[in-house]
Amino acid sequence: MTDRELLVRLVFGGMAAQTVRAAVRLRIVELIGDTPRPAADVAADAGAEPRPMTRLLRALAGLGLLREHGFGTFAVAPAGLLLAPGRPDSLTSFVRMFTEPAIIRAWEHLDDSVRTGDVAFDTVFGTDFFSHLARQPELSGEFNAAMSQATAETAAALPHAFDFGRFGSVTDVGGGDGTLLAGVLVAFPGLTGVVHDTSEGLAQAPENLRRHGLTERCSLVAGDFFRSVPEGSDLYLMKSILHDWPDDRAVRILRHCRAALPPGGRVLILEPVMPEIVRADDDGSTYLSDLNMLVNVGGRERTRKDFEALCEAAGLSLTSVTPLPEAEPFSLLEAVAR
Ligand SMILES: C[S@@+](CC[C@H](N)C(=O)[O-])C[C@H]1O[C@@H](n2cnc3c(N)ncnc32)[C@H](O)[C@@H]1O
Repeated sequence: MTDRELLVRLVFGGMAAQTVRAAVRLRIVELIGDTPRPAADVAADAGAEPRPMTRLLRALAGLGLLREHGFGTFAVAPAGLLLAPGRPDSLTSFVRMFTEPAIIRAWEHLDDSVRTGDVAFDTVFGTDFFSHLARQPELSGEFNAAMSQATAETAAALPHAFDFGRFGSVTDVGGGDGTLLAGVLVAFPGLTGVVHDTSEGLAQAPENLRRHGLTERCSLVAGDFFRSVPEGSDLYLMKSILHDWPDDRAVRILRHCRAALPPGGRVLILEPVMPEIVRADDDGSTYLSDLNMLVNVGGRERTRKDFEALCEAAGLSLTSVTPLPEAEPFSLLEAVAR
């Protein structure tokens, strides 16, 4: 790729995201199904105009999500299958949420956030991100579903990467609909669990735990992790929580976990760990996530040294950092009381 091609591709990235969004909203992958279909048939089923539909399907083929089998007839490419609902690896809610104005609008003010350090979301929407979700149950449900889909891969990899068998009870702090903890509890039948989150964050958890047959082994505790986390577990797990918050608030969450830890207890953090220096072969997604945290919630992605400093300030010692290659770019960061 030439330098010019690289730049054009980057600038067109926002259009590509909206093209994928339209595919989800129009249920393109469901409507095409298992065998190649003419664009006109897909358009008829979608209640859309055939010519613009052909253009959309061509664009999706150009992006690698469909394949054009002969003129105007399209099949779903392997990556496109991720846009089918109902599959365990489906990313439909993830696509809807991360192309949604609630996430995208603050990005238009990235330069302001860089100039001032302020959270653009709060200025654009007049409130912070999680309060905004709390006022809109439908959007909050979409966010929870997006998190669940984003976490499914980690939930499948985690039980193989960490010995949960030495613990009796695990609390997932900010555990959302319980997708991560369900993966652990299903793999370790001797464990009990607690999902701790706000009442909005937990809204889909009862149904999710019921689907996994975990209603008896997993309780739900609504609360605010800036006030406390539930006592009684010997492992406190948290995925994609600390990156939502600036250092002082992240330390507060960790301090509450530290206060709840029994002797021999552990804190297990799942987050991307940024290298000290950007690697040339890095795909850049963690740095974009870092900027997403800057504009939307005021948090940040962190290096190992940053995590060590957070743990230290919370009375914890970071004892190991283990990359999770099956769930890139996440690592497992284990900490004990100091
Ligand atoms: C980025 S999501 C991560 C969800 C889940 N851990 C995962 O990785 O899929 C952040 C979670 O923190 C929860 N949360 C935000 N503020 C909270 C608070 N003050 N107390 C408890 N949970 C909170 C949200 O409801 C949401 O479920």
